[in-house]
Amino acid sequence: MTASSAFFNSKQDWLSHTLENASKALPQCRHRLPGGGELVQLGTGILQVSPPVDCQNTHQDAMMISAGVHGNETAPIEVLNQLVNELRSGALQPACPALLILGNPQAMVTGQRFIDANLNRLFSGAHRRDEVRQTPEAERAQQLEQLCQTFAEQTQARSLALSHYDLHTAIRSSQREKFALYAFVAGRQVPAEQCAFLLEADVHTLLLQHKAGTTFASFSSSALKAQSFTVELGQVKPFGQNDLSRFQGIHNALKRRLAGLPAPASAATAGEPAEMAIFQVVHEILNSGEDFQFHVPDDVANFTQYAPGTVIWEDSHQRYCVGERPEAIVFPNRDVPIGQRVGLLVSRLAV
Ligand SMILES: O=C(O)CCC(=O)N[C@@H](CCC(=O)O)C(=O)O
Ligand SMILES: [Zn+2]
Repeated sequence: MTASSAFFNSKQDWLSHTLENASKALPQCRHRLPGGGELVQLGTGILQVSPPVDCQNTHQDAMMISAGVHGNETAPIEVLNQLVNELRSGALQPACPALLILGNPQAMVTGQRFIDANLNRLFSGAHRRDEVRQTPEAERAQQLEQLCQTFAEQTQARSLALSHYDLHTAIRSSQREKFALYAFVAGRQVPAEQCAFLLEADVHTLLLQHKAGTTFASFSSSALKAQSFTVELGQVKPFGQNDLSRFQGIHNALKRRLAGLPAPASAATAGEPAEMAIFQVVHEILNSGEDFQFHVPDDVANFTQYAPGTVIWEDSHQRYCVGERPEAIVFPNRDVPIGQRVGLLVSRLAV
């Protein structure tokens, strides 16, 4: 295969090229951008954006932007593909080094959350566990960890601050349509400029994770020292059924960052705590085994509140009831393997 045929061409966009080659290991190849700089294909669905060498990176930052870690969460994939189209046409001239990732191309082809194992539980080395060995997701997690590690080393060598935005859509509807989860690192506080960026992207709710885990964002924050967020942008829909006008906020905010432009004037005050509703995790519900019973109905929306005393789950040993203050449910999903998360109970922080 020649370098040019391995790279998407003028008639094909990044997304269709990735879907077509989902099961292949594409070789590294380069594509010059019209205004300078280049796109480097590091693997299937993985592009490194390199600004022109003489470009002033006034913000001194770099980004990893991922989508499609769950293959059926299509809107953020389409947003990322739009950004690549704009880079290729010259409508977007890059000033910020970036790694753009379509997480699980094989699951994107089949329209599933995952093929054999949930990719977003396989980072921080969890891909080495026996029960996921040789699954497509374990191989992908290992590849992504390696490429992200190399990218992070390059950014550290240039003293660039690294941000990671892992873009998702949720299974359930949500009382708060867009929300971000801030990956846990002990002692860390959310920087005001990250809050301002999320608000610029129309994300007005932030959930502080309570412990490190095996998600992509947790890996990038713990192992690569990035400022990392899993960003939930709406509800899961198949390709072609998304109303992309609802994703304009994240598109415009990422485009602005990639172009190295200053934050809009409105963002100057937007980092104020009052603008962002901040929640913390009170309890993580885990599937404890065969006698586990989850009392939250399947059709409940994210952030639905439960009154003190409500029984949320029980098994033969214990029962969890809401504490003295109301608690809201996020990511309820009874259909997970034993030991995995069934949902989070969260409460709003007083400002
Ligand atoms: O709607 C759902 O139940 C899941 C949506 C989703 O994929 N969320 C991420 C959140 C990652 C985190 O907890 O930081 C996931 O479950 O992987
Ligand atoms: Zn997801």
